[in-house]
Amino acid sequence: MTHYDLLIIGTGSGNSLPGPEFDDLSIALVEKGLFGGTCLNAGCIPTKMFTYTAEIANTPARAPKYGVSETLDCVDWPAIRDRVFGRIDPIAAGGEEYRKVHEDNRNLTVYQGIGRFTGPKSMVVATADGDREITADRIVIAAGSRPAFPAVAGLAESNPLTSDSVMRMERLPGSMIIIGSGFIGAEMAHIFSSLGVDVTLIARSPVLLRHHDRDIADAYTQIASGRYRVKLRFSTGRVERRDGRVFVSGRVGDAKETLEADELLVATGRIPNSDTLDVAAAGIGTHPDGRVMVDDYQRVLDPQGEVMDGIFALGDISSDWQLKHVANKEAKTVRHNLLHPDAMKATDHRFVPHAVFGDPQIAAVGMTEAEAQLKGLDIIVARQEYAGIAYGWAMEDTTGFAKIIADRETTEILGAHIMGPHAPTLIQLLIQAMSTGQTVRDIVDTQYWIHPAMPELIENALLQITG
Ligand SMILES: Cc1cc2nc3c(=O)[nH]c(=O)nc-3n(C[C@H](O)[C@H](O)[C@H](O)COP(=O)(O)OP(=O)(O)OC[C@H]3O[C@@H](n4cnc5c(N)ncnc54)[C@H](O)[C@@H]3O)c2cc1C
Ligand SMILES: NC(=O)c1ccc[n+]([C@@H]2O[C@H](COP(=O)([O-])OP(=O)(O)OC[C@H]3O[C@@H](n4cnc5c(N)ncnc54)[C@H](O)[C@@H]3O)[C@@H](O)[C@H]2O)c1
Repeated sequence: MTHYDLLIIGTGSGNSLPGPEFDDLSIALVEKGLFGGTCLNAGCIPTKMFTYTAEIANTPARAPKYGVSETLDCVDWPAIRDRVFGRIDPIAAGGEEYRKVHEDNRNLTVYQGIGRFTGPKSMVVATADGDREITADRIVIAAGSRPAFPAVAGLAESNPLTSDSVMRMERLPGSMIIIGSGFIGAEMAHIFSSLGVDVTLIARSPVLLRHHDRDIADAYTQIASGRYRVKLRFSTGRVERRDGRVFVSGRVGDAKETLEADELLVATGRIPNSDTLDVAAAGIGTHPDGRVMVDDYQRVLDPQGEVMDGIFALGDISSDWQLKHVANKEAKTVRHNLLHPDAMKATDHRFVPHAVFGDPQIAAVGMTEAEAQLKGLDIIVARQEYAGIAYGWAMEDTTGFAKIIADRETTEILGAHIMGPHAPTLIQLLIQAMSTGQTVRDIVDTQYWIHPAMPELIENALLQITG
């Protein structure tokens, strides 16, 4: 049994914690997989490298409307894949080597293997060289989440792809069924349909991206339905793999239907890794969905809601949001609170934005119109089309728009939803305004807006609110 001052489980956002401020502590860092966690190895970064490639592949088909004629001659999947992982894999390997051998990390020991709690401050790590028992005064749980499989007959046996495996496939399939129409479903459908795969996207709900503002979800569903096969209200009953093909049977209302493809991708959410970590053995409380219970200071709670001494959690394993910028923000809180136990700070979760890098792109922050209405707020809703600003004319955009929801009297920005080119960049201005308490009146007339740049989309929407 080896004792440490600090034990960190997970090298996603958890790996950002050790630094010079912790040089006087002995640290154990436990990781069962690739260094860098989901975002680097199987999440945000590779997917966005693929979505960018998808946009390049789409360019020739969209060129004629600008009077330009181009052809798409070849989609070289191994070259596409190897560009992505040829950049990412060395970063993961470099991060691992840095923690293991660099003198900056002489106070840190890396344990490679699956960690499992055996008590509140003790753990066994199953390494290639056998079990290692470790204890620590303080612990940070940053063990993330993994793809969830719905209870569908034959699904597991049919060996489906998940976001962990789909981007590293040996060859591009001719056709692919995707179950799940959230973030991953939308991004993967965009990527693979753009690369020439015959995609069928299955949604249980009447729209794709159903948690988005209804105007956005409706518009996205309509556009997506023109790009690949979209099956709405499809209830999956059974999956079977035969003769190298996968068959997905289900119902749309009373009608039975069987879909068929070369590959199946499951994108039906992610579950926290609290079970495999056996947090119950440490007396740690979990929510019904498996998330570790934490307070605003990222301190872990027991099942009664009492703060557990010296145990923190961050990111997907404990958060309401499975987003990298949230995991990073929570890691900053944990770092501060480890260093300043007498002056802890809380994580600011007031305005958590997100983006879907689909086709078109989507970004959102704050309330949807329906949420604002449910709260009984007196709101004003502005909607500005890309087609109504000069840069939108340049792009010939006919579908994009920004929707801003504000308090009618104070002009406080309550929510913003953008669908169209560069939506994740355009929304930052509104995230900043909301986070710093600036109202529509504060920002619309007090600055120049570069003409004819894309932020005019936001300016024009804001002007509708101030009248
Ligand atoms: C396909 C995809 C695309 C995404 N795109 C985006 C995006 O564009 N923007 C965005 O904000 N977010 C995105 N996300 C979400 C983002 O990747 C996660 O929210 C983020 O990576 C979570 O970080 P984390 O540190 O909490 O967990 P992780 O990065 O998952 O790190 C947890 C680590 O703990 C290790 N671990 C787990 N259990 C154990 C154990 N028992 N013992 C030892 N080690 C263990 C794991 O191997 C892992 O390395 C995406 C996710 C996916 C799957
Ligand atoms: N751009 C980004 O920020 C980004 C990209 C990818 C993933 N992520 C993160 O990763 C998380 C996981 O992504 P995800 O797309 O798997 O989850 P998700 O929660 O976004 O979507 C899952 C979808 O699957 C559906 N579903 C669940 N069970 C089903 C079933 N049996 N049959 C059919 N549909 C079913 C749900 O209704 C939902 O629409 C996201 O919540 C997000 O936080 C973020």
